[in-house]
Amino acid sequence: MAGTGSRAQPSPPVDDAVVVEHLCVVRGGRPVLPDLSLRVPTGQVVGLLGPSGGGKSTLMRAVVGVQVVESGTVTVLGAPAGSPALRHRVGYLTQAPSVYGDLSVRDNVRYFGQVLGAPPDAADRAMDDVDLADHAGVRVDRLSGGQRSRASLACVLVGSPDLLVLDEPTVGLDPVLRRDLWALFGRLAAAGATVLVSSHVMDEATRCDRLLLLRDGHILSDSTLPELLSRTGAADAEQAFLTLVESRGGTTRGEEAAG
Ligand SMILES: Nc1ncnc2c1ncn2[C@@H]1O[C@H](COP(=O)(O)OP(=O)(O)OP(=O)(O)O)[C@@H](O)[C@H]1O
Repeated sequence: MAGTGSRAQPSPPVDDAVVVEHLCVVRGGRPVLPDLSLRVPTGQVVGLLGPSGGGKSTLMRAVVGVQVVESGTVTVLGAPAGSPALRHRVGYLTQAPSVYGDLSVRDNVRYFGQVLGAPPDAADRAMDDVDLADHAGVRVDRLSGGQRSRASLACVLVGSPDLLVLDEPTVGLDPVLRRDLWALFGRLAAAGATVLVSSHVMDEATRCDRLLLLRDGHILSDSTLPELLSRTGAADAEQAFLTLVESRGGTTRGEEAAG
């Protein structure tokens, strides 16, 4: 995978790319996020980790402004989440690939690039970034699941967003591709972007500048990995997660525990 190029338009600096205050989201008649407050510092890779059903996708939906919220505020790059001004500044990768199956990878990425006003070379760069340059001419419906999700990621990257909200981008990928994508996220952050990335695989914690551990709609921890390990005395993020759950008197429910 190649470099990510320079960012198109420098954005007004804010200390925290995302500020969530007392967010309450109800889904299916249940408070999925009862009262959530957190900050995502600008220019960092922040991992949103936790077991399935804990509310990671719901939080991400609120950050990109597609989730109906009951109360509380979500401020993104200094503006209310979902504001028209953020449309080209926030890139969102959903768990379900959002690309056109009957178009090639190249045509998909070029299309999204045009919609987002990206420069002409951005599509090639984005395909390179996700290691799909050699599949540029292949129709998306002939790709594997992992390739399709990388094609979707290229369609997000092509707009050089200031904030990337990535819902489980490495799921189903082999270790080499996972490593390369995490390296890419690090390069994007080094170039000034903020990357909020979810995973239920706890060992991906080592790749993040900061970690948000989310369980049952509550933040169990918001810190760096070294801070988390020192606070819990655990050897790794998974053990730290289990320690935090147990210290709160909760069950670890083996089948849901991240790993
Ligand atoms: N469309 C929906 N209608 C009602 N409830 C929903 C809906 N989508 C999700 N939920 C509920 O909201 C809660 C949080 O789900 P969410 O998808 O945010 O979790 P998650 O941590 O992203 O899980 P996963 O890692 O499996 O994607 C779950 O209890 C889920 O059942």
